[in-house]
Amino acid sequence: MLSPLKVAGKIYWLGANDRKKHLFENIWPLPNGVAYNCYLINDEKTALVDTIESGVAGDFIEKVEQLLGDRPLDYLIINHMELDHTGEVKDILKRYPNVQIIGNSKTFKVVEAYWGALANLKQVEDGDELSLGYHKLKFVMTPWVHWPETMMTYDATEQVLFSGDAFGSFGTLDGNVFDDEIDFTYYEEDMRRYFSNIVGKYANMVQKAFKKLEGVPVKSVCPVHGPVWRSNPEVVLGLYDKWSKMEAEDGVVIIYASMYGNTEQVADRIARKIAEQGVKKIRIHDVSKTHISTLINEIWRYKGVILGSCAYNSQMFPLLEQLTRELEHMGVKDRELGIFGSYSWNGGGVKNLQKFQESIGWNLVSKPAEIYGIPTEEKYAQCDELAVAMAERLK
Ligand SMILES: Cc1cc2nc3c(=O)[nH]c(=O)nc-3n(C[C@H](O)[C@H](O)[C@H](O)COP(=O)(O)O)c2cc1C
Repeated sequence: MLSPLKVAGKIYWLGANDRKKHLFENIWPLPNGVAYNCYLINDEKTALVDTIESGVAGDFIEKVEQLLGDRPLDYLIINHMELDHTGEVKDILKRYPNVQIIGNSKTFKVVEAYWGALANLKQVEDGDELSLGYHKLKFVMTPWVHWPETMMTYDATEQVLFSGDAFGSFGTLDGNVFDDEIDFTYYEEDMRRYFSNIVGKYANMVQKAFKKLEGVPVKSVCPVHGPVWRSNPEVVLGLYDKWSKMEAEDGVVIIYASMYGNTEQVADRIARKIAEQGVKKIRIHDVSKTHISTLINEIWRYKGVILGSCAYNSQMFPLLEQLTRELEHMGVKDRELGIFGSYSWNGGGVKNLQKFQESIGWNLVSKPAEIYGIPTEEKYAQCDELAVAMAERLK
């Protein structure tokens, strides 16, 4: 028999891993899977904080029963209504029909939309408290991290923050669940990709949540995905703070769209010229090959972004257009931008990348470099100018 996985006090982890799913939200790749975390507080009064996605763990209810024994479940706290955390609610209600569901007014609107009018709802407001005996809970409304109804639950006794999607990560928990057990290097990339793909659009709301929690001592952070931070939550809090402020590393990502190789050659030329200026962090991606999830992640990581497109039916290349639309939608800020392209008659790539620049408001490092036909040493002069200007901005 394995020992229960204790976070602190009477709080236990009750999550499950999903290694089958290929795409999170049916769009974002999961090469390392994903974990769904929820937590059981086995106090004088008992409470389950969120559940997991339906069908991921066949033995979820048995695990709750194992921890509770023959005691009832008094409360089910819904911090976030999204279905990957409420997949087991119906089974919980079946097994514990007297459980009180805790949420806010916005939560209950969605609850009703999915499961009809339920009895035993306990509506809480920002700052409301609930004593379970040893653990004293407080509810903190953190709307739009990342749905309108999202809230966090703070346990003042052990200073544990149940944070919902905030401070989460992709990647399964392979035996090691807690930050003091894992090798974080394994998760860092997955965590940034989770942030940039899922939470990034609401970066300003993450900052608002930070402001709201200012001065609140936090010893453990319990998100609904990824490692559970019971020893050094500063690591995850620090990273989320940096990313949600859109702070980036002094490096550059070059993303190009090319059908016949001319635009690709320009990308390589620009990269080499930047390297000659002493910049070490340079990454090049072909927009047709690298998934948009990774491209967004790279743009969130680096301060310098260079986008290049061949002209395509008077537009930029469709996949690059999709990326730029997604970036506008996410509202990524404070990047240094270089633009280049290639064309055979009236252009279209560079022209539309310029429109993107105007709309997103990033700093253009130099005049766009646009190559007519095959790139030659003479035509490369404008690309070299762009490269040197970008390197300057990164120093
Ligand atoms: C389907 C298609 C559409 C194109 N549309 C345009 C266009 O609207 N304007 C233009 O100047 N060139 C257009 N071109 C020409 C390419 O943009 C040009 O050959 C460019 O140099 C190709 O770059 P690449 O070698 O990186 O693919 C088009 C080419 C193709 C195959």
